[in-house]
Amino acid sequence: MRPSLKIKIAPSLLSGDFAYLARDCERMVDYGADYLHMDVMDGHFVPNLTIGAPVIKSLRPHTKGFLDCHLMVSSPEKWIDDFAKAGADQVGFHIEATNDAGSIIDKIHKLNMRACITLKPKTPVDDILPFLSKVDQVLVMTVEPGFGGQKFMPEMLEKVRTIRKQFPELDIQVDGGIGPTEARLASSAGANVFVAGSAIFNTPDPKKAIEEIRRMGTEGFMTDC
Ligand SMILES: O=C(CO)[C@H](O)[C@H](O)COP(=O)(O)O
Ligand SMILES: [Fe+2]
Repeated sequence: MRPSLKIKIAPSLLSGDFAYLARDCERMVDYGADYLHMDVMDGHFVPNLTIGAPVIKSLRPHTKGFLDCHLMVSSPEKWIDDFAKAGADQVGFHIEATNDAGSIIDKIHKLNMRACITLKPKTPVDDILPFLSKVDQVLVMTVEPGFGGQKFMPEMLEKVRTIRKQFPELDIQVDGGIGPTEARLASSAGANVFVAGSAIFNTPDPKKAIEEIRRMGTEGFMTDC
């Protein structure tokens, strides 16, 4: 049976202009974005450095948008309190960055945020399955984390299929190289939350790009899983 999951679009602000972050966030909300995807990189867990909780805190009064923070950091447990105080709505952390995913999920929930667990392309899906009954969302990376503008890895969709079979009501997010075509492929495998950076910001009409990703994601949902 097809679950009653909402298709959600999460523009990645990594492809926006950090000098005009609040403006870009509000534009995305006006254009129909469900989440604002904030890529947090520490230059250690991934070979790139972006923003941290202080930026989320400064941004919070300027947008009512849902702040979906994707932490690509070592020792994520150190930063959960700061993101809660900053006003994050959802915190995602990488399974590869911790030996105690269960405690991190509990901590995120205790601070009234939604919890998301994430895995890199080389990490087997079996590593996260034991935690999925505790989280609000799972993020299947479809590129190596660290940079926007990379090519979608279709072989990651097998992980999406495996998860969808076992967790029919869970939000499954995909991130990396997603445009309308990839959204359709991923949704057919069972994904319902689509992160897109380049495919939204690097087009003359970002509103249309969001609508197109939503249309293709909705059309294909669960037709191949
Ligand atoms: O987590 C990320 C990179 O690690 C980004 O969210 C992702 O790459 C989005 O950018 P694009 O849609 O351009 O691939
Ligand atoms: Fe991301």
